[in-house]
Amino acid sequence: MLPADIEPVIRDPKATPPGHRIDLHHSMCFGCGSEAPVGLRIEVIAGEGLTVTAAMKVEDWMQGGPGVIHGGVLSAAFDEVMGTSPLLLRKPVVTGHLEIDYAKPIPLGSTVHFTGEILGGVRRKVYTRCVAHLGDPANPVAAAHALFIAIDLEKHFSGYRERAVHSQHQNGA
Ligand SMILES: CCCCCCCCCCCCCC(=O)SCCNC(=O)CCNC(=O)[C@H](O)C(C)(C)COP(=O)(O)OP(=O)(O)OC[C@H]1O[C@@H](n2cnc3c(N)ncnc32)[C@H](O)[C@@H]1OP(=O)(O)O
Repeated sequence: MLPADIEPVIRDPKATPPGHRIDLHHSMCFGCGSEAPVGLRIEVIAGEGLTVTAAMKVEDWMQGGPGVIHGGVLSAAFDEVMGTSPLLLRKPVVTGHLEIDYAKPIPLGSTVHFTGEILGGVRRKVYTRCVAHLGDPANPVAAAHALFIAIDLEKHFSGYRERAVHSQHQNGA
């Protein structure tokens, strides 16, 4: 999936420091919003360099097959974790392409640990990968690659903002 012309990218000096949560982009976001009525509430933590980490408890409402996570929920979690990583470059992005290898069933009640990394960029394109495990990094349960496209936030959402759902404590997007 990586293009031949991929170039290295550099972490922005003003990016969230390692060990700290990368700021919420929207409190009503399905992936990270702390006020979303239904959502994953994932906290993405900046790592060293171009890496991020996150953890997600697999709740009963995330069930797909009996006793295991729904594949779409896991996909949304990967999207959130990898989609937050370009903020280390101080670039807001949207998902262009996301692909996932589901290696093992993930039981309800487990905690999925994610480690994501920015691989490089070409113009507005940011290439990322992410691995998920249940506590043993040597035993991954899923892995993903995704391409994100940097956007101008104002322009990108200009035709949709009137539909936005707000909370009482909305912090903007
Ligand atoms: C969400 C809020 C933001 C705030 C942020 C922070 C954290 C958030 C965490 C959020 C996590 C959750 C995040 C979510 O869930 S985001 C929600 C899901 N994603 C979307 O809704 C995006 C919908 N798509 C679009 O709006 C447009 O298509 C975009 C903006 C992506 C590009 O349309 P635009 O007209 O602007 O640009 P362009 O068409 O010239 O393309 C530019 C370049 O990209 C290449 N390309 C494009 N698509 C693909 C593709 N599928 N595979 C391979 N390549 C692709 C294209 O060839 C070109 O390459 P090159 O010619 O340079 O070589």
